[in-house]
Amino acid sequence: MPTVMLSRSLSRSFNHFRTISLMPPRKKVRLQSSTAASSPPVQPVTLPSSSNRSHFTDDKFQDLPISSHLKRNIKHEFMTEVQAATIQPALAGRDLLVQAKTGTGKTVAFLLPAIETLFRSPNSRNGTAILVLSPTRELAQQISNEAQTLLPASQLRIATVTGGTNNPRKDLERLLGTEHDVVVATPGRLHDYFTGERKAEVVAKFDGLQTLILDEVDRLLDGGFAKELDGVVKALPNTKRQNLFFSATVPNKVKETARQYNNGSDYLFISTLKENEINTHQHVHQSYIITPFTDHIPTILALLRLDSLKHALDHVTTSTPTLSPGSRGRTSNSKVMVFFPTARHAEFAARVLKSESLKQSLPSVYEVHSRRSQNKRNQDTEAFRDAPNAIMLCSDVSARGLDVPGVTLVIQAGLPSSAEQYVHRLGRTARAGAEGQGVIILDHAEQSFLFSHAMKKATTVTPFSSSPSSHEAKEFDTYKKSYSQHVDNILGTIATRERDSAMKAYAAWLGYYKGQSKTTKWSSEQLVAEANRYAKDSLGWKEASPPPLQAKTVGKMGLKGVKGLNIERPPKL
Ligand SMILES: Nc1ncnc2c1ncn2[C@@H]1O[C@H](COP(=O)(O)OP(=O)(O)OP(=O)(O)O)[C@@H](O)[C@H]1O
Repeated sequence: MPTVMLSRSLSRSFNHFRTISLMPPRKKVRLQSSTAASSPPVQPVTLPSSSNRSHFTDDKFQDLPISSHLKRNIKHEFMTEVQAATIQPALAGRDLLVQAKTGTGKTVAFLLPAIETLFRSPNSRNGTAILVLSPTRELAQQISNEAQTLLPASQLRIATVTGGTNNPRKDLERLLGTEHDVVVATPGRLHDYFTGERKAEVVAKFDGLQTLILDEVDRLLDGGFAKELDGVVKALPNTKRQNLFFSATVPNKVKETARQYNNGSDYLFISTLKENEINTHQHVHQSYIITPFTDHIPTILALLRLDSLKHALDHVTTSTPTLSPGSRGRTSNSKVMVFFPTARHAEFAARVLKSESLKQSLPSVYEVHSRRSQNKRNQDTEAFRDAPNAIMLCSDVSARGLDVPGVTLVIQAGLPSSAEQYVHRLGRTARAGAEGQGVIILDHAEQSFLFSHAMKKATTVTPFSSSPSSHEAKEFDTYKKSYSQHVDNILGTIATRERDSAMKAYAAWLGYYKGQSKTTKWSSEQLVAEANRYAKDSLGWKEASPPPLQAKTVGKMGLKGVKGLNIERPPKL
């Protein structure tokens, strides 16, 4: 049963929160019929027959007390649990902190009541009424698009304010020169505007703010964004506003900090997770593969191959991997996202998978991470969204919120930054009740992550070897073996021709894993030893000394004096 918790005071422990019960949403789901109260012009979306309906209710959008303009544009008939549990309290003006699993329709759950509130407000209202903050540019754009499907631009003027554009000054002029009902922004760019030359005008734009939405609230409140978010929220005009905070993961510390962002007052905490329910979808098969670094890329390739066969359109099965030119896998509906610890690693993996000898045997490979320009990130995200059969290699910029229907498999290679991040990455598959699969690949030295308390609470991940049929397991081993030699050759070429990229991936690995010491429990010496093994086995580094690092970089990582590093000596003048 969903729980609703009323926050009392920061000084009291969360055990002391009063829990009041909500009417549990009815779980039985009916697929869209044509018997809606009024006939909306938008065709209801029909769920695939194989979809899992456990998070849908019998409650209909058409029965909500909202304006007909909005009803007309809602493309779904039945509400999901989170929509049924939150839209009414939000319409009643409550401040909410909401937790619901990935892909269950939180975007509509916060946009719909906020837009309805805007509709109900007097015409004399001034400026922007709704501010949505999201941690990534792609997600901000996606939220804007979703808002625009609820109302056309002639009725709802939306500005998307994010970094990565060519001319921020011009963007600012455009923002200030036009009236907007909704601003969807990433905290960094908005913070720049809030502290820049024209800050008074920017802040004044929010004089009529009615609703503040923090999507992926736990991510926005954590270290990386906290300062900018704080700057923005504190600078907002002191209007009587409603706060709607949403995420699939809401750790206790977020419940505490959320109150500060709620003007210090109480909010309703609504979670659609039942007591002790894990935070990933039951119908997503999750497994792990513990294998040495040297096998990570061949393992990814073998999994891609298996998924391609599993979703083959023409049911052609072959027992040998196609590495021959001309056999690009266009005959499958396999769509795979592969997450790496850092942008450098996603970039490095792209060099391998896009190498001449491999790319012919794979479907289109896209790359989305912070090492690419925003334009390229957008292009690749859109191309992946539209492709029936494709692979996306990414860093965590794509981990949260990204809604690409039809992702059949999520692979996580290396240590995720937290159990929460594991849940969000996995959540790119099996959205809106669809089927999906997740596999995490770790080296032996990384496996403690799987058995952490947070992971046990969030997931049910089992060994990969226990899941596929014996036939599949045999195929998997065959594929892995035949890719191994091939990958080794490719790595050898990269290490000699593109030494720099291996060096940078090595430095990024050290920096990232240094930050994961709470999970790995490695000493600095062990960290360096693992990094050197990683360089040799996964990056194809063949030189006797490990990849060189500048003394400055080593100092910044806090690894000065640690044995096993190869410190570059500055040239003597
Ligand atoms: N009532 C509904 N019926 C069917 N599909 C829906 C419904 N509401 C939303 N969807 C669809 O479900 C998908 C996931 O929605 P959305 O992106 O809002 O999920 P989310 O809960 O925000 O996920 P995440 O936690 O990953 O950000 C979208 O494609 C959306 O159009």
